[in-house]
Amino acid sequence: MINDFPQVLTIAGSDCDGSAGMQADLHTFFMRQTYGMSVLVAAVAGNSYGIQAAENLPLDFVAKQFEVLAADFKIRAAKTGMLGTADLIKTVVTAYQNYDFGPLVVDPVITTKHGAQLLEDEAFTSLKQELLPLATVATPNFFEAQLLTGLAIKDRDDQKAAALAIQALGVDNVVVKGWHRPGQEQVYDYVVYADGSEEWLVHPYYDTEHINGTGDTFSATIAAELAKGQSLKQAIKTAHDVTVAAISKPIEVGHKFGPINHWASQDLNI
Ligand SMILES: Nc1ncnc2c1ncn2[C@@H]1O[C@H](COP(=O)(O)OP(=O)(O)O)[C@@H](O)[C@H]1O
Ligand SMILES: Cc1ncc(COP(=O)(O)OP(=O)(O)O)c(N)n1
Repeated sequence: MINDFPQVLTIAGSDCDGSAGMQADLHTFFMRQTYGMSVLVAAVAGNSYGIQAAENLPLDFVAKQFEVLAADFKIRAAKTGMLGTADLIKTVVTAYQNYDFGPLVVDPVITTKHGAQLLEDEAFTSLKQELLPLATVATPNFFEAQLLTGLAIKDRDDQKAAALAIQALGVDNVVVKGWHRPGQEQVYDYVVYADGSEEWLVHPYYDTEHINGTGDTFSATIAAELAKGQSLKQAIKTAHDVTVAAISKPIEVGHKFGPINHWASQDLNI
């Protein structure tokens, strides 16, 4: 059957240096042995020193990409990344309501870890009130979780409280990724599931500048594993293991903040 192979979609922006955004998602989909597709909503001009410019695609062209994919493919899971504006978020929400693309992983991209803003201030309410309630699972980082909840996260109790507050926005399952700063020994990612169960995913802190695209890789792995029919719990565990492996064995590309290594999980049989 033509539609038997696991098919997965990223709805995101292009990052031309290949380290993050849609490119990191597609690297991940490929490494997880899924067939990756992409609805492009924006593009950034960036390299390992940072992002210098961004452009959004026309709304009708974004809508057209959803239409042609839905007409032909059996997409079994999707993820969102950079969406940029309130109008782009509304276009994505409408498409997700009109077509069946399976469970949705929302990576609520607001700024990069180097401080480039990828979501307009006016779009924040749309992200929170329109997109997040469609998510099967949301994967905010430490900084995004604070913005979404208004809570200051000073310790792991606060991290847990932020996850529950995001769940209260209408998201069934939430991963709040832990902070990672020089001097730390371990990083703690927190997960709360729809049934109220929880877990901490713990791994060593790596003191490296090669961490571009970690959040994209994490959320793309969840989407790929869901498209393959894995349980959400297993998909999140695999996402954690794949991302940590990719951070632990960096490749040397570019002069400053480099990409992670999407081949590492293969070397480690993950
Ligand atoms: N320096 C680091 N050492 C260990 N784990 C890290 C490091 N940087 C990121 N991670 C891990 O990468 C994953 C993605 O998190 P994060 O980088 O915070 O996401 P985002 O890209 O959305 O900011 C999480 O599992 C997080 O714990
Ligand atoms: C086009 C585009 N989208 C997202 C990012 C940032 O990706 P993310 O993995 O969430 O964050 P970093 O770990 O790279 O900060 C990007 N750079 N470009």
